[in-house]
Amino acid sequence: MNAIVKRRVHVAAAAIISADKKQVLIARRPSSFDQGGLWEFPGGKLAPYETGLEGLKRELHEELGVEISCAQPLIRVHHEYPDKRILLDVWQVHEFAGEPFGREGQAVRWVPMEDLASYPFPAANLPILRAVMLPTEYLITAEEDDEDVFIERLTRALDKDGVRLVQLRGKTLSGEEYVARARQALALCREYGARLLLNGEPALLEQVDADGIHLTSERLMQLDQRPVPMGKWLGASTHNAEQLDKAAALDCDLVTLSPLAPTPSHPDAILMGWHDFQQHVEHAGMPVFALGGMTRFHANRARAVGAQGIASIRDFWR
Ligand SMILES: Nc1nc2c([nH]c(=O)n2[C@@H]2O[C@H](COP(=O)(O)OP(=O)(O)OP(=O)(O)O)[C@@H](O)[C@H]2O)c(=O)[nH]1
Ligand SMILES: [Mg+2]
Repeated sequence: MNAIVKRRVHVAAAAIISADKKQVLIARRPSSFDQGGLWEFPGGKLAPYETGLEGLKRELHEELGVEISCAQPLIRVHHEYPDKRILLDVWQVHEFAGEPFGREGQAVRWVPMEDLASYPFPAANLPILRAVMLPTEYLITAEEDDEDVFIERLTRALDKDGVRLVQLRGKTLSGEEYVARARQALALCREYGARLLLNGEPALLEQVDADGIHLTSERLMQLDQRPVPMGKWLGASTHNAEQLDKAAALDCDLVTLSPLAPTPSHPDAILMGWHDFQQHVEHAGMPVFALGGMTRFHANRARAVGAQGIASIRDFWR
């Protein structure tokens, strides 16, 4: 079909999260529908006059019989299907009234977060699954020569701040020291149910069975295919559109995008500003963490412009 005549469809959908935050509600598209038999996040096409949130409220009432009063933006994904271009405008819903059921005869199921990836979803949904599974805060560890201080601070962040995604940076450590540190960090992260990404070469995963790798922007630009298998997480540091495109081409699961504000580690960096950040995020098609001078106080602002949340060293490393 000629690209020029493709329909544009704006869809609002919800990741409805259970009160214990461990499960998410999905529905199966009836077999007579477009993409029938696949699972999806409940929602549907906006009417021309509706905002995303208005359309979401109406769709959740029509499809599930639940009433929502508020929702937080989670991720926006632009995807091209053979017959249409869709914008999936996905929201996270924590509070609702009523017991959800399939009002249109569709199967509806609460599934544990960790099982989500085993359900077949439409092609556009991969970044959404990633966004649902990831937290809003990403801790990057500081350079720390003293092992005891490292353990103490990481434990504090996992325990007191509830951090569930950690990147182990250790540029000043030798290769051997880094591996030893990574093993300690992994044991701690496992204890708290947190994911650990190693900042370094993908081959490190053969020595330490962490949850994935976080690539520097420099390393990212040298690669031409995804360097870790699908079961592992792949993150990358990005600073501009070219690097974001590369991250998308490598099918990264998440990126950091920086710098938003000056930091002691990068005092002279040219800052991005929220407007440019928002434009980059809109087209990233994957979860993006705002980085550079971010604290948890910035998390809501970052979310409001489409980010997954914030990444920080200083805010968590105390
Ligand atoms: N609701 C929903 N739609 C999705 C998801 N992923 C995805 O690709 N889509 C696509 O987005 C479009 C949503 O349309 P829909 O069929 O839900 O629309 P609707 O509820 O307004 O139904 P209707 O058009 O039959 O009245 C479909 O083409 C569907 O395949 C998803 O996770 N949730
Ligand atoms: Mg629908």
